Amino acid sequence: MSDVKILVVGAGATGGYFGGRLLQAGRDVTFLVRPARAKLLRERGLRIVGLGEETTLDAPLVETGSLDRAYDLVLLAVKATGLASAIDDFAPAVGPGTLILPFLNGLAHIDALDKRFGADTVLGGVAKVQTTVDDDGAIRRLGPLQSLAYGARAEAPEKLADVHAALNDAGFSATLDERITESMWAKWVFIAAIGAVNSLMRGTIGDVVAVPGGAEFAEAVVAEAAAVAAAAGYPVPAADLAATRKTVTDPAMGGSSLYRDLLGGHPVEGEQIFGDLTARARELGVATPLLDLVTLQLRVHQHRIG
Ligand SMILES: NC(=O)C1=CN([C@@H]2O[C@H](COP(=O)(O)OP(=O)(O)OC[C@H]3O[C@@H](n4cnc5c(N)ncnc54)[C@H](OP(=O)(O)O)[C@@H]3O)[C@@H](O)[C@H]2O)C=CC1
Ligand SMILES: CC(C)(CO)C(=O)C(=O)O
Repeated sequence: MSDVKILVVGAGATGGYFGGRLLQAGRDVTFLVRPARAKLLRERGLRIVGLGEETTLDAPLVETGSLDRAYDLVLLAVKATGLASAIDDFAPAVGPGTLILPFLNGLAHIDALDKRFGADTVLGGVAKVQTTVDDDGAIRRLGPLQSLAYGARAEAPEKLADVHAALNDAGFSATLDERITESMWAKWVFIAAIGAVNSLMRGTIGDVVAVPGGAEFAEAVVAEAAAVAAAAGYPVPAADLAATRKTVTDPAMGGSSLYRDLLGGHPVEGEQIFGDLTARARELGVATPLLDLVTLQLRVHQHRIG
């Protein structure tokens, strides 16, 4: 059994789900949580529900401000909008041997983490899971996806094998990925495409492809995002691109977490998923009219909610 001490920062949709699965698999997991979430988790447990499941876990917690030791692995699963304060909150958990594995969408968080903790400390990560925190505070599964990929962005640290041993075989797909930066770009293209189709059309993928021109529109969005990745030196591998095109034209596909936030009137990760992508497109001389439009749309949303 792995003796890697894992701190999961954020017991929300992704952190609560993967951290919960790791806990169920007997791994040494503690969640760093803020007071309101801590209270709920103490009273009701960490609940994973949906797709026929009703699991309640007794999750070890540490509240922000009370960290008094370093951990071997920090799994970072907060929204980009909360990244800066989360960095301050989990910093006491980072010692000389700690590795940080972030699962945020986009790539902007990597610069912030490198700057604070050093690039050697920060792994690359990709999470695919369809979960949300429901009105009752439970982690609700909305679809079958459940995978993590992670790896070194440059030279592999010695402890990477321990990280894999700690995350592997815990009830979800876990992949040690030697081309993690490329995979993060591929995920970025995927999440930008699905989020743009949802947000611009105000509908699920199913709604969009149900009307004439909908699938062509979705394909055009994928092509724009993929062109940026290619120009940046990270062309999306053909198989991944085909999978993305299939998903964004799949009548059964719903919406991304960004779209759920948009519909709920919550802050969205617009700058990290679209603003950053379109800024890089400008620098690289790639035209992205559809992605520019969604960037603007989400800025207006953000302005409106303050
Ligand atoms: N949801 C999904 O299906 C997927 C999301 N992602 C990406 O994963 C990232 C995380 O998203 P998601 O899990 O959905 O977000 P959620 O909002 O569901 O969860 C984030 C959690 O982080 C907590 N948090 C925020 N700041 C801190 C802090 N300083 N200390 C401790 N806890 C903190 C929040 O707790 P509090 O209650 O205190 O606010 C919240 O519970 C995003 O970048 C998202 O794009 C990737 C794949 C799928
Ligand atoms: C890919 C997807 C749609 C599920 O992992 C996602 O990342 C999100 O909803 O943010």
